[in-house]
Amino acid sequence: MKTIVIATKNQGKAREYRKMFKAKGINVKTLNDFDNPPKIKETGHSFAENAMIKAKAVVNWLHIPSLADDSGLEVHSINNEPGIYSARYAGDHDDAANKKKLLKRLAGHQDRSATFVTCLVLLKPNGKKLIVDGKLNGEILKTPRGYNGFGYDPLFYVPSKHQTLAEMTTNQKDAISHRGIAARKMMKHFDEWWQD
Ligand SMILES: O=c1nc[nH]c2c1ncn2[C@H]1C[C@H](O)[C@@H](COP(=O)(O)OP(=O)(O)OP(=O)(O)O)O1
Ligand SMILES: [Mg+2]
Repeated sequence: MKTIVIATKNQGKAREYRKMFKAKGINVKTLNDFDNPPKIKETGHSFAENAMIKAKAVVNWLHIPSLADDSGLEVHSINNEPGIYSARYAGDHDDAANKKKLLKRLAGHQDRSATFVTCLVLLKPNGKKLIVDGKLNGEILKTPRGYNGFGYDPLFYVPSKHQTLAEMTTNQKDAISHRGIAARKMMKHFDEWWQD
């Protein structure tokens, strides 16, 4: 059976990818399935650079095909903060603190429009790569709504659906999300990428 490693420790992302790859009959592992995974420093200056850093780290470590996802939230009125710093906006991977900081930062701003961005890098040990991205526009609410999803989902309102991402089911989120869009682009070219 084909196996791919997702270069992530994020359980929320892993859940979303596991479902997509299952449909393709591909076995998915994440860094949480291994002892002592490498500590990966996201030192890039863009989502694409960080995704490539994560993919390379895992391919060099395990020598099997890898998928890395670097993603984040760009809030327009505050110079696209937190952007590539989304996971460490208020400290290290503390979703509650990150959301609180964002709300504080946005207080008094009229324009609360934002874009979720995902960049995906697929990389094989022979260096063959596939890079795609996906975006979703929405608005940052003043109070959280919903309990599904992860990260900033309870604050991210999608006007056309009259719901936050955290009020949607996994399938509903996947159908419109930055990650779902990027993943569908990836899947279109996946078989060709997997060959040789
Ligand atoms: O659909 C999403 N719904 C809500 N929040 C999201 C989403 N997608 C990304 N985000 C937030 C979570 C984290 O604060 C940052 C990603 O940071 P990012 O470095 O790509 O992921 P991470 O550090 O959580 O896991 P890892 O690097 O091991 O893949 O953006
Ligand atoms: Mg990260």
